[in-house]
Amino acid sequence: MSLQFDSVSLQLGGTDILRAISLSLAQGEQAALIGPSGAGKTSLLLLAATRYRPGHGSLNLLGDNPWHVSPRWLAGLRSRIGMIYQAAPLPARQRVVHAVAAGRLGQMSGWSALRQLVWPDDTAAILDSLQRVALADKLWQRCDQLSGGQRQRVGIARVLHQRPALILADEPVAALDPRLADDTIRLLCDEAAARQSTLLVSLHSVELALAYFPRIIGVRDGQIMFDLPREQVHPGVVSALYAGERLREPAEPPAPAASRQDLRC
Ligand SMILES: Nc1ncnc2c1ncn2[C@@H]1O[C@H](COP(=O)(O)OP(=O)(O)OP(=O)(O)O)[C@@H](O)[C@H]1O
Repeated sequence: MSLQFDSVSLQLGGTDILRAISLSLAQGEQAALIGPSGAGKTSLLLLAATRYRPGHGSLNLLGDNPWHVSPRWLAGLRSRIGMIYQAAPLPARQRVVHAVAAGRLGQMSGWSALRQLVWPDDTAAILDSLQRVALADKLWQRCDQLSGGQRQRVGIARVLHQRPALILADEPVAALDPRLADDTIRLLCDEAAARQSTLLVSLHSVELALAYFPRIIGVRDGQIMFDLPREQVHPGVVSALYAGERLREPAEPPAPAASRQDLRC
């Protein structure tokens, strides 16, 4: 298994965020996480990225329990896991070339990594990753001069450059227009398939999830509500997942013109 959670729980600030999550993904498998805002999708991905440590249960990533290995081994494991964030954490003054180069720093020794940060020697590979997210012309641009969608695509290029065995993506297309969102999800799926990488992506768009992922995992209130092949995710299943998730009830539809006239009479 590439990723295995056994009854994993997470508490943050004294609150239960995830409860008894059991989930496994085989190497090369692709799955989408869907669910209402605040359900726990990001937290689940951050657990898989080893950014959080579970309170209970055990997890195995690429053959190791990250919390039972040495710090050095953990660093090696992290270099094989790529995380795409909703808002890419790019230092403002950093140039795009360095932000993408950072994808491979974990795979290098200390001195090489430091040198890459100043003068990356694999600009051709960096350019190739940027080309794939249509940002080749931004190679030397400063990150704080990019739009939100461009920053998100730099975060994706960084993970393409990293070539990890496990790709985790938290709403990777939140800042992109519909056509770019579609192209980007297809790119991630193709990249993962070509490298036999495992891909777990959280998406607000159920439509995109159903269009591209064979397996759909519904999360609500910190628990897995369903884990189904996409063919079994019927409208009723989706409605139950998002039930009650509205800022307010929709207004009564306006009365047809004829009856409004009736009222005036
Ligand atoms: N650091 C934290 N401390 C305390 N509570 C947190 C923390 N981070 C997240 N939460 C809470 O955990 C719950 C799950 O949040 P999470 O970001 O995982 O949800 P999500 O499904 O990704 O939501 P969205 O779709 O809005 O991004 C939320 O109720 C959130 O308020």
